[in-house]
Amino acid sequence: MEKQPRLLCSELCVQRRLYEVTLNCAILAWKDIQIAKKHTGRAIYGAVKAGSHCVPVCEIIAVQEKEDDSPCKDTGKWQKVPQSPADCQHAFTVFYIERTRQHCWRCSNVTFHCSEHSLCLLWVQTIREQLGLLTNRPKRLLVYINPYGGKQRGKQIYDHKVAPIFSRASISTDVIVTERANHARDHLKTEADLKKYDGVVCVGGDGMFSEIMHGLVSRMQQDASVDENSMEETLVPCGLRIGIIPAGSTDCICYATVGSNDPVTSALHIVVGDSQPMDVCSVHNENSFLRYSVSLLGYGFYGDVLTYSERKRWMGPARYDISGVKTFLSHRYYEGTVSFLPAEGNLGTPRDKMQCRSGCSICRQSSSDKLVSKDEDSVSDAECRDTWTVIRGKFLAINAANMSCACPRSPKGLSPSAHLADGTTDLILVRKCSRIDFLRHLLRHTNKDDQFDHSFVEVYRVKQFRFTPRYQECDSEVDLRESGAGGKRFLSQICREHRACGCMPSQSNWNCDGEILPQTAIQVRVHCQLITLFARGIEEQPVFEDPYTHCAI
Ligand SMILES: Nc1ncnc2c1ncn2[C@@H]1O[C@H](COP(=O)(O)OP(=O)(O)OP(=O)(O)O)[C@@H](O)[C@H]1O
Ligand SMILES: CCCCCCCCCCCCC/C=C/[C@@H](O)[C@H](CO)NC(C)=O
Ligand SMILES: [Ca+2]
Repeated sequence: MEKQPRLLCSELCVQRRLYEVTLNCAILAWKDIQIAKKHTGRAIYGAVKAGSHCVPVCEIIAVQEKEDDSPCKDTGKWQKVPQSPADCQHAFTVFYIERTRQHCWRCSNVTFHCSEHSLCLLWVQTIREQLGLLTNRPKRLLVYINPYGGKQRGKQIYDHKVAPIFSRASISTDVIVTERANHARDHLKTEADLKKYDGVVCVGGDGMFSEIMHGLVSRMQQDASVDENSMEETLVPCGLRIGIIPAGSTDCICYATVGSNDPVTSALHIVVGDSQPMDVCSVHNENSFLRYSVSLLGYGFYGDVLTYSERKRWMGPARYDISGVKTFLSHRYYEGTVSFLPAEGNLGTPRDKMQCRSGCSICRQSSSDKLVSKDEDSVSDAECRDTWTVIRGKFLAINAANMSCACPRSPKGLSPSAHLADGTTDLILVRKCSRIDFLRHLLRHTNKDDQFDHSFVEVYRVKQFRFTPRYQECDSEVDLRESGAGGKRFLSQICREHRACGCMPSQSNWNCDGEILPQTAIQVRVHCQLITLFARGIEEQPVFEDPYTHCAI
């Protein structure tokens, strides 16, 4: 680590012990002077035991001068440099991020006492100046709360856990509690004065996030006169970042971008101004735009789970478990044709076990490739030259995972190696198989085994795909033949065939991030890094610590 010049260094008291406190533009560190003397010349391990602590400046939430409530003010002693903790009468508190259990952050604080008010002010002012240099931090946010998502605790979660953190970080907010479905989407699309804000926050689940994303993406296209109905259009990326405070039933988008579904952790990622770009899939039916998707587009099993579960919304998150069992028992398969454009280049494969983590090199590479391809020919020209792969069959499930889709029910997700921002989606085809085999596959969504290691499962990393259900293929064949001689004969032949085998082609619905799509024949295209979240991807756990400062290196 490069050594930064010191901005401040003082002897200050923390809980009646004397510390050497230093600040440079990257790190605030404090070291117990007595313990440090004892250990001179020896490597010190274990931050708390050794009395050394450090916080990166970018993880400081705020600094505040403390009112005159020093525990030692009754001593009556005054000296310029504190000789003992009893000399410290003035104080300031630094609020900072502390990592607790897996991927969870908490707001911790430390109060430094000093003997002189001017020294106290100097520290407060210098730390504030350093925080002021962090220009990625939002100052004004537009917050939408869905009071009915998940366990209907969105408002409570925001008021008790999130608002106090925003206020501590001096972030001002305009808060809208939604009154109906699509209230947030419509407000963003047509009314909201977006220039006033540095970001939009969504308090709710994946469905609520989807509303916010639709509002923002559509607004951007509208303002730039981009026709969303045309699949070939290059969409305009969203300038405003989106924060997710998880308060839904699955919260998969939050979980897969942060590593937990904890409202305080998400609020802290917003405060520090994290940025995580994300791919968005556009879903079309012929020349009509249907929806955008960022997590799962699922036909068959996940489509049916959602269709059943929508009738049981009153059950809250448990509706998915009941519907999951019911759908599993019904064991329906669906026929159709899937065509796709495979991803090329160094984008890895769905089975390479290269999980997308904070600062992911594959996503970074895609971002620079995107810039280059802008200068060369248009995406659609390049894609026209590529060859489509066509697969016709009977499927229990067709899942397109644009990200891992990790969530508390499936901690690794439906496609553990899918990337958040690589411009591709992982297309998983689960062919018709026995109930027991399908159960084996589903259970692998919940444990560590490879869910793709089955003869009836195929997985492809793709940039675009299409699906046509069998009954629509029949319809188009019927249309064709009907127009010529013998049309009637052909139609009655199809009807006779289906009566005989009892397998009248049935259809499922597409589950698009938790919303049911009205159409089953769809065309999907991945738009690389169209939106940005207040997140940083899932952090790797630190492996080594600096023995002096105990910061991860
Ligand atoms: N005030 C409201 N009244 C009714 N529905 C609303 C309201 N505000 C938002 N919604 C809708 O509620 C739906 C579900 O919300 P949300 O995603 O927050 O929770 P969930 O479905 O329980 O969680 P998940 O999507 O994670 O499974 C969303 O599709 C959203 O459009
Ligand atoms: C009979 C045993 C079934 C076990 C299957 C457990 C697997 C659960 C995996 C859930 C993956 C969820 C992917 C995310 C989808 C979201 O977009 C959506 C909206 O929140 N949620 C659902 C459940 O469709
Ligand atoms: Ca992706």
